[in-house]
Amino acid sequence: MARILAHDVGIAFGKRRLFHSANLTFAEGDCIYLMGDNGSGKTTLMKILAGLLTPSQGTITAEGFPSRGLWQKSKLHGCAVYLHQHPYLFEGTVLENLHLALKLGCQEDSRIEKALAMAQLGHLKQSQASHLSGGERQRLAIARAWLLRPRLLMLDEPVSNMDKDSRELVLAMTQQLKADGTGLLIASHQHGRLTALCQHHWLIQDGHILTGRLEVKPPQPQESEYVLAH
Ligand SMILES: Nc1ncnc2c1ncn2[C@@H]1O[C@H](COP(=O)(O)OP(=O)(O)OP(=O)(O)O)[C@@H](O)[C@H]1O
Repeated sequence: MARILAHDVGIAFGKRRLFHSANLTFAEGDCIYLMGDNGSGKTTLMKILAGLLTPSQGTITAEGFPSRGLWQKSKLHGCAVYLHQHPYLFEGTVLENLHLALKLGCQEDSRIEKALAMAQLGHLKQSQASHLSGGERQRLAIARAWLLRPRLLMLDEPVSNMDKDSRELVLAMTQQLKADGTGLLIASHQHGRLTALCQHHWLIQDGHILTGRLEVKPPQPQESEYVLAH
């Protein structure tokens, strides 16, 4: 099973210690809701797990992934894929962005049509990706990630500033990723049906990362509420 193990990881920026955690495991099949106030360090933690940022202390190891090319600087790159809330898209059309994912590893062209349909971007496939709205960009980025069949995927605020229809689409795409066995770590300030997919939570609070099971009350008409069991 592919997984990322964080041991004794902590980070400080200058004299400011952001957080410290004993041990964390993020594995295929997991669905984890990452919580914490603004500035608590959710994005920073995801970047550390993706190998994009070096922690001030502790070690991160990846197990069960295909061996990395010698040219790759970090053994973590490409293991747990990090999707920024303002995703980076390549220059070119929507279709070209998806084709690039194919070149990076996915073998089946037919999946492109499925990805377009899933993200409901078929009518925009010849549009420049740079012209897409924020919600469409996020849907394209998730569709592109889905094409790559990541074992672990981290979604940073995937539904912030989205209308209801886009949120529904991202929910459906995330459900598909979960059904495919992709491990998911989802940071979101909006507690709703997306985060209700998660069985566990990581909560960054007062410089510590608390972990536990996430138990969801039956859906409420207006909002979802959570009871956290440590
Ligand atoms: N490279 C850096 N240098 C200095 N400070 C940084 C750096 N990166 C992040 N920080 C600080 O670390 C803190 C945590 O940032 P981070 O983006 O991880 O928080 P977050 O929990 O994702 O916040 P939000 O919920 O607002 O997105 C912030 O105060 C930020 O300014």
